[in-house]
Amino acid sequence: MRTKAYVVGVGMTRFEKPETRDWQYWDMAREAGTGALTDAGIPYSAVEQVPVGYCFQASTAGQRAAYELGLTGVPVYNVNNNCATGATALMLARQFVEGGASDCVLALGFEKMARGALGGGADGGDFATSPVARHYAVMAARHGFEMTPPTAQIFGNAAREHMERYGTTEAQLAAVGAKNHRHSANNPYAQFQDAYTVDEILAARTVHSPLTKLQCSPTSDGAAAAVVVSERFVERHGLGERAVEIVAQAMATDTEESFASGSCIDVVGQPMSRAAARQVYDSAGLGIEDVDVVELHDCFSVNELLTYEALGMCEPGESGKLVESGATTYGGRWVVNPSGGLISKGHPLGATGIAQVAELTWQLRGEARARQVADACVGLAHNVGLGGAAVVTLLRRA
Ligand SMILES: CC(=O)SCCNC(=O)CCNC(=O)[C@H](O)C(C)(C)COP(=O)(O)OP(=O)(O)OC[C@H]1O[C@@H](n2cnc3c(N)ncnc32)[C@H](O)[C@@H]1OP(=O)(O)O
Repeated sequence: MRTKAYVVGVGMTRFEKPETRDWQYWDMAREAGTGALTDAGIPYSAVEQVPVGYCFQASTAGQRAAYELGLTGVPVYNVNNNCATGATALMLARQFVEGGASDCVLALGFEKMARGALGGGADGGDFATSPVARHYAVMAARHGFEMTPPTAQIFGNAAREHMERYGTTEAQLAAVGAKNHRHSANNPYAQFQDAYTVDEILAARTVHSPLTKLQCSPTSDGAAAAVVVSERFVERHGLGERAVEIVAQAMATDTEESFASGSCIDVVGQPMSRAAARQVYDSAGLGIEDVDVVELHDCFSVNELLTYEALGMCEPGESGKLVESGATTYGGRWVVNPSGGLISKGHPLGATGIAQVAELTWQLRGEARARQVADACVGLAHNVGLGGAAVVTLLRRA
């Protein structure tokens, strides 16, 4: 029998610069999982299934992590979807509950990363066998291939195209970085907590023009967890006050539209994000105008602008002006990335999508302290991965 699904417990580690804390991925998972179970006020023995998201560990690392919470013999699923891995684990948890298979599911996500840039999905730099070969072929056909980090390069080229097509400025891109670094100053879980001016963001080292380092998500260690339960579980355990409803959630993958235009804006995922958002709005009967707070996938500053447009917060090409107007920070129409976003909170791939929902759960419960968005009732999370997958999740205070 289908039921509503609710988040009743969330937990996360502080996201850390790689190689600075002496921990293993299972230590991170134990900390985040214990936090979520404690927040929900339930024992691990109540958990019936465990989807676990990570990219850079061996198979069954999910069991190694979950076993830190208990050896109860329940099903564990190891999932990955590049940078959308966390929300993919959460999507499985929600479907297990909504579809009536389970009343209580723990979604876990973690990553233990190295310093420096990622390889962009090409094992050893050989894109011929990479799952994202077609995406990078679109980039190379239009922009060639430079000796800069591949992920920063494909998003940086999307930024160049947005500037060329719409007149978006480097200062508008930098304004995303300045906003998110400023937001993270109030987040004890954030990898960085320093604020920067737009000029300081522009003056940082150029990674792939127009993206400077302070507009790029860093590599990070960290974990996040969420307890997802059914309506009857909420009632049986008296969790009504703690519960945040998952009103709607959708995942979209690439279609021919991603590749047809020859544009980096499309191969980095804007059409997938637009499609997932459309499915969520149609399913919920709500729109972006009903949303108060957003945690979106600002892996690079340009992707925050592309996602404003994909979510319908503005018309295509108007996103630079939207961030510049102050509409996406405190006192504006929405607060986008109050946590600091990926750029400043950090981006451990397997944890990111669940950490977004942790932040929104705290916001919708009124527990975000110095980051609290006033009267937040509806939140939207957006998690995207190259290759690709985009997951949009709409949450509402129960
Ligand atoms: C769909 C997607 O999500 S795609 C995105 C997937 N993620 C990525 O591709 C990772 C993107 N990040 C990177 O490639 C790298 O971190 C870069 C290029 C930004 C910087 O790389 P490098 O300069 O080679 O090294 P490193 O990562 O150690 O960063 C250098 C310094 O800058 C700091 N730094 C990096 N990013 C940031 C940031 N956003 N804010 C503040 N400081 C930062 C690091 O902490 C480090 O500081 P330290 O030298 O004091 O220890």
